[in-house]
Amino acid sequence: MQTYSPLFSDFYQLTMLAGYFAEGIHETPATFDLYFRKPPFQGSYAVFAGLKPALDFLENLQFGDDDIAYLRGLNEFTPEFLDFLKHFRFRGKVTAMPEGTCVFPREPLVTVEGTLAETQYVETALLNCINFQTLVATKAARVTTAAGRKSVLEFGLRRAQGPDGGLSVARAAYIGGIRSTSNIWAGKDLNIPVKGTHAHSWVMSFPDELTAFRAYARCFPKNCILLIDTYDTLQSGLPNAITVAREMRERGEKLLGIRIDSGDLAYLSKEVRKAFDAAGFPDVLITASSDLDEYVIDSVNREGGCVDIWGVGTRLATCAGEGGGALGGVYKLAWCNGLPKLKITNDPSKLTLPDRKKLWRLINPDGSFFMDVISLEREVPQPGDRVFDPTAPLLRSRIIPDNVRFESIRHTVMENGSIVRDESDLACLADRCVSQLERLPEGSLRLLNPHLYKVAITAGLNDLRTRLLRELQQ
Ligand SMILES: Nc1ncnc2c1ncn2[C@@H]1O[C@H](COP(=O)(O)OP(=O)(O)OP(=O)(O)O)[C@@H](O)[C@H]1O
Ligand SMILES: O=P(O)(O)OC[C@H]1O[C@H](OP(=O)(O)OP(=O)(O)O)[C@H](O)[C@@H]1O
Ligand SMILES: O=C(O)c1cccnc1
Repeated sequence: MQTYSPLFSDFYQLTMLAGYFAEGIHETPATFDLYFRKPPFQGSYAVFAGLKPALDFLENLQFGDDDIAYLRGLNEFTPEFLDFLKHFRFRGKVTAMPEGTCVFPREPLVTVEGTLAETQYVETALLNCINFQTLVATKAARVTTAAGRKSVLEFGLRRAQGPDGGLSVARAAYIGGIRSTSNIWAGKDLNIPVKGTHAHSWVMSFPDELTAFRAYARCFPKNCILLIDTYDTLQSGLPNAITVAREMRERGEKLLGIRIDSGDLAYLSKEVRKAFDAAGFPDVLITASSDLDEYVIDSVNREGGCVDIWGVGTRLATCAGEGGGALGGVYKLAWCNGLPKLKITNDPSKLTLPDRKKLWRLINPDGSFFMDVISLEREVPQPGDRVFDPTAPLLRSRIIPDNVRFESIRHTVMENGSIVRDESDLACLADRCVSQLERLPEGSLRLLNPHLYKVAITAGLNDLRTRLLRELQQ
């Protein structure tokens, strides 16, 4: 388990907390929802991840003497408030999607209930954990979808956003389908299989390429993948690798594969495949790397490239690409002291969904997903109900058909500040992601202009929001 500082928050959370305390309203009951408004990478879905570290933070939130001393030194807070902080814990309830679930805009992915003080203070940490890991898991799902059944290795540590970023990348990428990493720290801490090849420097530190390949094969006879593009892929690296493959065979060993790290990966992988096949080595695996992402992998595959293993680093770890960079997940007050709360803005897409809610996934008879419906907590939507587009309820509505099954897809994961549903086995989360992606409507996984999954709100929720809007506008 990762441990985080209790100061893993923005200063304004603490000033608000101090203010609530001074006003005597810090124990007012409150409910916040965490959600995003737009799927990343111009896609149709996101893969939910980052819950476990967020829950670990909540469960262990406790200010130590050194934290209090630091805060006292800021000369902003009263002794009474600092004393209150000594005993401050998160004792609330959390309802959330399971990690590895496909999720969509406006759905409450996490709902936090508790006192105003505790629910407010944890906003930043929850958003930090969930925004980043959900973004990386989504990128990983896009990359593995493009790679088809071929395996993908995560090589992102050197370009990740700091050491902790590198660990989070390995975890979230695993959930999204990339089941091995070059990051040995993640291997130990998260039990993710570690894999790798060698760098150009290995080849350059020997007098010549063939000597370097022979030495690597001697050192790692069971796991030998030779990087063949240091000098000239087709004229030098390839023939030298075939020589080593023959020598290994004579010793009763087997060259596992080669890696190409530059140039036209479609053309080069086809030439390399032909040469190894002709030399009697149809099992030698071809690994490709070099600024890969879902688009390059898709392009190489469309051109008939012969890549068996994809090594993906920078663009995965930094979530590069149109609509990438950051997931804009937000955390908004939905209910406070018995009253539903609404935030209005000039941008209708930023209107919040008030009150305590439930999230339903409507499942077709064949098990595929039909649409998601957000209802008020007390509502149970039924076939035949009219449901509304959350951003344009006047323009778009539809009737729920008779043949769908309703599944309430969130669970209580924390009660009274203790984790009550712990999903630590990353392999189960990754398996869930695979099965979720298979159940999305046709066209949802397309890279260009994918089919957009429908998320609707019930008439009850729509009516409540319309009423609150009118009241606030008056
Ligand atoms: N068949 C292909 N289709 C689409 N993109 C490709 C294909 N083959 C390679 N690429 C991408 O093209 C880019 C290759 O760029 P470039 O040739 O400048 O770099 P490089 O060959 O990797 O050389 P170096 O690593 O020495 O900078 C990489 O981003 C790679 O992912
Ligand atoms: O391209 P990525 O997806 O980030 O994959 C990881 C990269 O890291 C290594 O090289 P590095 O980038 O350090 O140097 P290079 O580009 O000169 O090979 C490796 O050879 C890959 O190219
Ligand atoms: O093992 C590799 O080939 C590797 C590891 C990290 C980055 N690039 C490549």
